[in-house]
Amino acid sequence: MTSSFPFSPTRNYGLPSCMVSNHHASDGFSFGQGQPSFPKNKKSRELNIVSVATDLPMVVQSPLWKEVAQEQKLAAWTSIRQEQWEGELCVNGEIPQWLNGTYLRNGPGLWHIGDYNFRHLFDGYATLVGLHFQNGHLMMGHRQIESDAYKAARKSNKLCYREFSEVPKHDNFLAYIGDLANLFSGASLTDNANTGVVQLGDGRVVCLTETIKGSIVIDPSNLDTLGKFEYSDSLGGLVHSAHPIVTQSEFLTLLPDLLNPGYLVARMEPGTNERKVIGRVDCRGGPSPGWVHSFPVTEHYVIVPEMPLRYCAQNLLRAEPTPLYKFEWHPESKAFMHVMCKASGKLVASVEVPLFVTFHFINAYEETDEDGRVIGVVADCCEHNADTTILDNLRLQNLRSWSGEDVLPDARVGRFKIPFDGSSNGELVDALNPDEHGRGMDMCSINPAYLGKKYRYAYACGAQRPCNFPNTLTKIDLEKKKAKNWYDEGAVPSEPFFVARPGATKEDDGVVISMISDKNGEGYALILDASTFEEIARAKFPYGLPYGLHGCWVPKC
Ligand SMILES: CC(=O)/C=C/C=C(C)/C=C/C1=C(C)CCCC1(C)C
Ligand SMILES: CC(/C=C/C=O)=C\C=C\C=O
Ligand SMILES: [Fe+2]
Repeated sequence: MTSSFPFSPTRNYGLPSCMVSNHHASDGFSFGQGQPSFPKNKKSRELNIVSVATDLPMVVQSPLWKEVAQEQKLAAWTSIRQEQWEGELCVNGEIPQWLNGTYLRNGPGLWHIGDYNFRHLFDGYATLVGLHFQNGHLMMGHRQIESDAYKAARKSNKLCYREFSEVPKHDNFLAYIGDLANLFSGASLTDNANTGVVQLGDGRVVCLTETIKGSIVIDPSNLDTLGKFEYSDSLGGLVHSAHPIVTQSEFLTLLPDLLNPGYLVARMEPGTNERKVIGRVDCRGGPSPGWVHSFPVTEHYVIVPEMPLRYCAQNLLRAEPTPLYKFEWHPESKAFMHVMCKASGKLVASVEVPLFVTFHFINAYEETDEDGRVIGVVADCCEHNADTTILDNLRLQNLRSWSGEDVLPDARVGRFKIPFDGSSNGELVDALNPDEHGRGMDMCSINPAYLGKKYRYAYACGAQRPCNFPNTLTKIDLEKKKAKNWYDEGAVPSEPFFVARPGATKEDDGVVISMISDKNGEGYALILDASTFEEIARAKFPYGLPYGLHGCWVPKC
């Protein structure tokens, strides 16, 4: 399938969506009263979620979509309404002329097959959204990632692979046994790459999730699925950290070893598909490795977190989800932070730390004494006060049925201090008073030039209470221990993503991009000045988009 996204200088594009009237929209694209209309001549493909034909009718509105819309207006928790769309958006305000490139955002945007509804936010089939900025103009496009899991579901109209919480139903006992065997080989695990997207040092753009097979290469110019990212090494394993550390010169990943509890730290050079092991960390607690959704690095070290929320073999085998899904909370197994030298693979520190729960590390850096010797590392994360309930809070039913109570569990910027003096314990403290950001904290980004280095600013989603989900964009000043919050009543913003101004010397010289689901069921791209944290531009989408998780910036070459 070809696509005209993003701008092509040789093509003509229709008017930006704000300049197209409902009259134009009646040539095939109309969603009735109160619904946004599409601009003419834009590519769109209605997502027929009842049948699975490839050539889908254009304007059939799914009964499921209506049902969900009545319950909750937010598009954030509603399946994407069609497979793809692209077009120019009308910009209110001014996009800086220097902002040239594409912001890609990945996330689970389709939460049903036929009339079967998925349960958890993380189950949805991956929806990629691209915002292409050029000379103050903005094009938007979205497409479904053509994973095997997604294609099989469309073809057979049923769940075919194990997702985060969903397990395919078995017709008989033999099929169940076969599925268990396939679980061990990984064949029944999903490749639904719905968590993040990264650009490797060699330019390839890869969508990722927690399963290794769910690494999928896409074309950032048209959001086409190009194929699997096949690792050419023989490291094996089924799962990895959904957030590798990716720079121009390397790709660092953690591979939990579920059989012999520990983690492999591996590195891949740009231009290759081969991960090479830097070293291994044995778990100090048991019975299995802690969940590693992400991990931090400093300039010279890789930090391996061992969280007491651990993978659970029994829960992996279950057909029905438990409140902690494939994981289990083991406070008795304690929590640890291990620090490995990137160059030698040797462990330089391994300390017990207070119990913690985190999905996302923000950044880490080395602390030195007056002679420049490294005396320890500091690692910051979005920490859920050692409370696992956040995982179950992300069930779609909870997200969709909010009736005004303050049900978002408290979170903070947790700061680990890991000494290199042989101490057996490290500290975990609040990096700032969590009331600064409403005691909500997740979905963070930093200026990538400060990765692994002492830094001052982080951008994340905080909370304005009452709420059931992080609902502010928050700029955190870790030096002044202050936060500045952006809020649109009733809206859900996605991860604030920092893009530096070319040539910038100040850490917060750039913009922050987020996509917002607003209380009317619509949505818009928002651009904030990262320094003042004030809005500089927004651009309305043709319709609200589902919540997205993580993104990356692909600069214009
Ligand atoms: C979207 C997100 O943040 C996390 C997604 C996690 C997924 C898809 C996890 C999948 C898994 C399986 C399908 C079986 C093995 C365990 C586990 C990695 C949790
Ligand atoms: C959206 C989320 C947590 C919100 C909590 O306040 C976590 C997403 C994790 C996966 O990327
Ligand atoms: Fe994540």
